[in-house]
Amino acid sequence: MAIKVAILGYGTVGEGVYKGIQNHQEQLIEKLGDAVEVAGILVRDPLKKRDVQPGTFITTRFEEILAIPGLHAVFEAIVGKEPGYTYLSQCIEKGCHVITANKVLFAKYGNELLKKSKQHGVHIGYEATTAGAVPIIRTLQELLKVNRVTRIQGILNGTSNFILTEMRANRLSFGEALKLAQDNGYAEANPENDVEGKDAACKLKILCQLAFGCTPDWEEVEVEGIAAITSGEVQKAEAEGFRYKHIADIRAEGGKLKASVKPIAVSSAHPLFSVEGVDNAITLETSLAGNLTLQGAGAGKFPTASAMLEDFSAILEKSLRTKIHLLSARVPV
Ligand SMILES: NC(=O)C1=CN([C@@H]2O[C@H](COP(=O)(O)OP(=O)(O)OC[C@H]3O[C@@H](n4cnc5c(N)ncnc54)[C@H](OP(=O)(O)O)[C@@H]3O)[C@@H](O)[C@H]2O)C=CC1
Ligand SMILES: N[C@@H](CC=O)C(=O)O
Repeated sequence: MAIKVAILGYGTVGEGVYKGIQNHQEQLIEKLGDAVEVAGILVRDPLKKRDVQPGTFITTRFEEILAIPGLHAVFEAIVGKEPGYTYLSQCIEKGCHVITANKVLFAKYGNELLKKSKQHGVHIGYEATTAGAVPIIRTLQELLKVNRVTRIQGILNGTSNFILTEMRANRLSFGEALKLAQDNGYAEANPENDVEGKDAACKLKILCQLAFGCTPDWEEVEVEGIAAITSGEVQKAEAEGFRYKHIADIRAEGGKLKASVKPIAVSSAHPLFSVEGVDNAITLETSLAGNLTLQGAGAGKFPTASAMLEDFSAILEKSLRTKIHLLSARVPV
């Protein structure tokens, strides 16, 4: 029997998930033992043309998604805290695994959703909320359990890095570079979040919670975007051997967490100097492993879908293992 999933939102990310599922059935069957069927897609505008297979169920009514019999998992790729939080809460209560790309929602309600998922015996995947395809969440969750993380420094917004790169390398104006980022599907529906640093701040909050288990007073954290940087400043920095990078930074210092999100002109000695275009990169300072840097596409249709589908596969494998374990525990010896 096919594994039934639904997708909330069919924009850049939702479409990437749909197409990723269609193009990777062979790999999914091999990993999960069954085909994956997209049993429903939730959208806002019923009149928009969607590139989907004929007969695909598309609705604007969330209740119809929730009513799909035998729904295993829901991919959430809509925008903002609500109605996403309400939708994901209801999916979890119904016993569905959820996989989200929505960092605004997760930065605010991640803890509540994780608690609720434990109560209902389901899993939440949120790799796609932070740094696109870069597997930073599961690296922290699964591969750095003993190490103490003492600092996280990263480029966490693909749009900002893309704009700064285009302004420097191709001499585009800020407006031209932003337009290109929007055309490529990197920017948020409201790009203010990208260029004012708010998007990177949400991602830093998610990483901070995971790595440190607590947070600084976010009201006091300096959050600045790239919107005020001029072409002249970018060229001057270049001539002096520097590049502007939008850097989110959090470190444990004297028993406190200190954070900032802002553009910095870095020299070629800085680990993030060569991270260009839409790439994100994160350097972790750890107690045993030393410094680790992960880098890759930080935004875009398929890089984001990649993070969501890898979460999905890991969650289904995990829940399959739990079922087998429970079944074998019942076998009399
Ligand atoms: N773009 C990217 O590279 C990345 C995006 N993200 C996150 O993923 C999410 C989606 O981003 P993206 O695909 O770029 O956004 P888009 O604006 O391209 O798509 C949003 C989709 O959500 C649907 N939608 C919005 N609000 C509602 C609602 N209330 N009810 C039902 N459907 C709704 C829209 O419907 P309709 O089509 O009818 O308008 C649209 O299909 C966001 O939270 C974003 O922050 C995360 C990582 C990377
Ligand atoms: N708008 C975001 C998309 C991914 O999170 C970005 O540019 O990084």
